[in-house]
Amino acid sequence: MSIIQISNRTHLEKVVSSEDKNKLLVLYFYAHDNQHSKTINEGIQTASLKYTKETINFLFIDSTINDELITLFKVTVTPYLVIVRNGYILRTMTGSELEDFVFSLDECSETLLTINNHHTTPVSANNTNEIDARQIKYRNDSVSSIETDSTIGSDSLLDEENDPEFNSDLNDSLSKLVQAVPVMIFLKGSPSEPRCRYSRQLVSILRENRIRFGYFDILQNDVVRKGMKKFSDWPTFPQLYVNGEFVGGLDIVKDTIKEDPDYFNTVLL
Ligand SMILES: N[C@@H](CCC(=O)N[C@@H](CS)C(=O)NCC(=O)O)C(=O)O
Repeated sequence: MSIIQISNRTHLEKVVSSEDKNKLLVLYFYAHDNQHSKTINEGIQTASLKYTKETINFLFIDSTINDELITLFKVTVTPYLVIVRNGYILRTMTGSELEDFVFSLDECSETLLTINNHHTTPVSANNTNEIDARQIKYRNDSVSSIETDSTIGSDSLLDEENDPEFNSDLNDSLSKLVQAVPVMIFLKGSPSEPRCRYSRQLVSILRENRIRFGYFDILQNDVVRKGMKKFSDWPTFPQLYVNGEFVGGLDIVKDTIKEDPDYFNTVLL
């Protein structure tokens, strides 16, 4: 059995920070007084027996008493599931998709391991098209910034205290970061508060095209800022990645769309 009942945000952060970063965490938001939630609760409880706590933890969160976590994860409906690994939200689920998922969990213990390969599953962004790549924080410093511009999460490889030289560990981490979601941007500031005009323009372009995207505020982490210049072989920000491939900076994006107004639809098929 690998279920932990989460009592509040502090508890969640404590649990998350004590876990191995490779472990899958399934955050399950439910309402204790809701029949649908009860059915799903039972399904998860049964399924969880198949998983060891070394590989996966199911974190149960009663949404009726956890306003703070609901706001943080933008939960608008329960039951609601968020699958997290290594600081990234791999997937969110509600409704019949969630039911099917829980059912398949019980049938086949490989289900979650499949999701572990996040290239196969899109990250959902709830009510917004923008996802902070680091919505979960694993370290102990200020938590107030989680909803907006938090510093990097679990991965100490991206910690500024680490060797700022570009090394293979950093390369691996950046490689995961650029593939965190199909459209990923590295910008200055956040989409709601870009801190340079180029970043602002790129955000506007993505919004105009109704593109769901993930982002990383490079002003929050100098290792990532320096590392991405080398990783992309590109000296400035913003930088756009689509399907894990570097597209370019703002000017290239503008030119690309000028040439092919349907560019995003084509590549994101
Ligand atoms: N025209 C460029 C503008 C980008 C740019 O010049 N960005 C600068 C100023 S925001 C930058 O990122 N400099 C490197 C740095 O700040 O690390 C583009 O196509 O993206």
